[in-house]
Amino acid sequence: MARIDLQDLAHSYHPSPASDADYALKPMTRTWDDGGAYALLGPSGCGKTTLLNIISGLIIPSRGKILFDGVDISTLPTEKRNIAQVFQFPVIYDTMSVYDNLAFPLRNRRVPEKEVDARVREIAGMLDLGRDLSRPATGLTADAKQKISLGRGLVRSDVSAILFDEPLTVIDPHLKWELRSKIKELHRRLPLTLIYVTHDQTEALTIADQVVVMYDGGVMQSGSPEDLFERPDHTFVGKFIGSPGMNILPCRLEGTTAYVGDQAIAAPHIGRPTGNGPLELGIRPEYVTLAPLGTGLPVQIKRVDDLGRLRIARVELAGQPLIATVPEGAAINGTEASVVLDPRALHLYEGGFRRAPTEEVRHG
Ligand SMILES: Nc1ncnc2c1ncn2[C@@H]1O[C@H](COP(=O)(O)OP(=O)(O)OP(=O)(O)O)[C@@H](O)[C@H]1O
Repeated sequence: MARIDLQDLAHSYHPSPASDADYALKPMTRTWDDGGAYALLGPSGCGKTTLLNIISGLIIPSRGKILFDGVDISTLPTEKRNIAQVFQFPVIYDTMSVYDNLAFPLRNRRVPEKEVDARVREIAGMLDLGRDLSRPATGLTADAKQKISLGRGLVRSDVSAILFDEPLTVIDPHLKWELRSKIKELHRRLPLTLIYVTHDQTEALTIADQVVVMYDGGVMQSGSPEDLFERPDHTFVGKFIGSPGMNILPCRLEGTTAYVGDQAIAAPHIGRPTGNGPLELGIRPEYVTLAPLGTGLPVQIKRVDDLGRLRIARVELAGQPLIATVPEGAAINGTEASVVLDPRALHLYEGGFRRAPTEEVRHG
């Protein structure tokens, strides 16, 4: 495993890029710690695969460097980078047994057979493949084959990093949760630097200690799942993370009172604006509670959705759409109601970027 440094790294597919817009990956500098689990998360086309391909050696970056443990590997071919990769689709040998498939990366490196056996059995045990070791890989389900691919990725303990490129795409939805928690558990038990590309926030938030949220070739925020939920740096992150995402309301500020239309909202912990862009108030639906008329800010109810674990109300506050949580057992009569906002969960955004309060308020 290795620490990975990206130094002023950028990539353009244009032969002679003229402006920022020509870069699929905008210049970035960051360090990923040895043994950390990182997810690259973002919508289609944001540059996740480009970044992963630079790390794996499929793409030589048009600018900047990539270092493994301080050594510049920017121009080294994939096979010299000492990495393991797990792709969207299973990469296994159908004619070999499950055991031989798992042993292959080790035998390829001439690891003594005794060590191969111990490691194969350890990894197979972790992935619940122990009873299938002597079976031929052919005829196994796509899920089982992808488990073997994961095992082949994880079997070497001497890799600098293991790269996952949307590995759960082919997995049945009901098995995804099982494999997600398996990968997390394996990372806890094995000292690996793990980089995981996905556009699925649940996968990213379950597997990674640090989630790198990307948009349009740039990193919008890199943080723990709690940071991204409680303190999104940008309205994009607020809306992208969470289901449903953060409420974002145009506002104006007078001291510690925010106004959405003509509605005054007490915001004692709110950040200070600098005068550089339009102001918006952000608050997660989890911190907006639907209440009887007359007990909070007046809203009109447009729709109530039952999400199974909770009910949410889509309402309008001073003409602005807002999503609120309906308390358990609350009866909804008519379309007039109130909402109560948790003042500690209000964030101020200026030109899309969060203005941190002087004293950060933490939940929980
Ligand atoms: N070989 C290529 N030649 C030219 N442009 C490319 C090439 N590969 C990707 N791009 C462009 O670079 C940008 C980033 O693409 P990339 O595949 O890295 O995004 P992504 O986040 O991985 O998307 P997806 O989730 O759809 O794979 C996109 O605008 C894409 O069209």
